[in-house]
Amino acid sequence: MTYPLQLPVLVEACHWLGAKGWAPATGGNMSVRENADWCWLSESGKDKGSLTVDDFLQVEIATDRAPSGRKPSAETGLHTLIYRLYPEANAVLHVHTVNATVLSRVEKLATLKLTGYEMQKSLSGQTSHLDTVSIPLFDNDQDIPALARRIEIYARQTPLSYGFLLRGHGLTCWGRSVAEARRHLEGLEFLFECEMQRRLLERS
Ligand SMILES: CSCCC(=O)C(=O)COP(=O)(O)O
Ligand SMILES: [Zn+2]
Repeated sequence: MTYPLQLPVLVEACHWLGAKGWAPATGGNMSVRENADWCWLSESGKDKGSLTVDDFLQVEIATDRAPSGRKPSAETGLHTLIYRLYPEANAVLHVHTVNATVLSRVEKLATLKLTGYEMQKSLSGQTSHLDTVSIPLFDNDQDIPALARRIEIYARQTPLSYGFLLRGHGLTCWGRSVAEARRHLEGLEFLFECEMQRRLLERS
């Protein structure tokens, strides 16, 4: 089986984010697009910090079907939704960081608004700390097809950029390449950490 050229780059990104503690236990899942119809997703239940290319399964974007018969991520439907909605998205990273998990519970509104941070410019298209970056928040759900439908309804009204949060669960983000998805992950995680600290300190 020949896999996409970006897959080894994704594997390296998985090792990097695993070393940061952003995919504890078997949390998180990652994928890369092969073409308009197919992507490669991490196998369900693995430690995502020590994946190899052989731990990724080819999945049909339209159907979530994995011809290998092995089980791709339980959250496959969220990755394929992003690939269906955004043809320019070529890599998707889902992580369980402490900041994403906690902040998504603390914030009761439907979007997390980030403003005043220079690091907003780590997100493609952002040019000023004076702008506001809105990250949508969705209630978590064990029914992934239902969750994907909810996210799709929202996204058809308000196109998603960079990523979204699942309450008490984590962050899913993407990019035009693995490098861009990784930069968005690192930038958003930094912004979440800042926002957590700001909210803690400003309460006192
Ligand atoms: C303890 S991880 C719970 C499932 C989850 O949220 C996740 O990200 C990993 O699921 P996968 O099927 O991709 O291993
Ligand atoms: Zn998850």
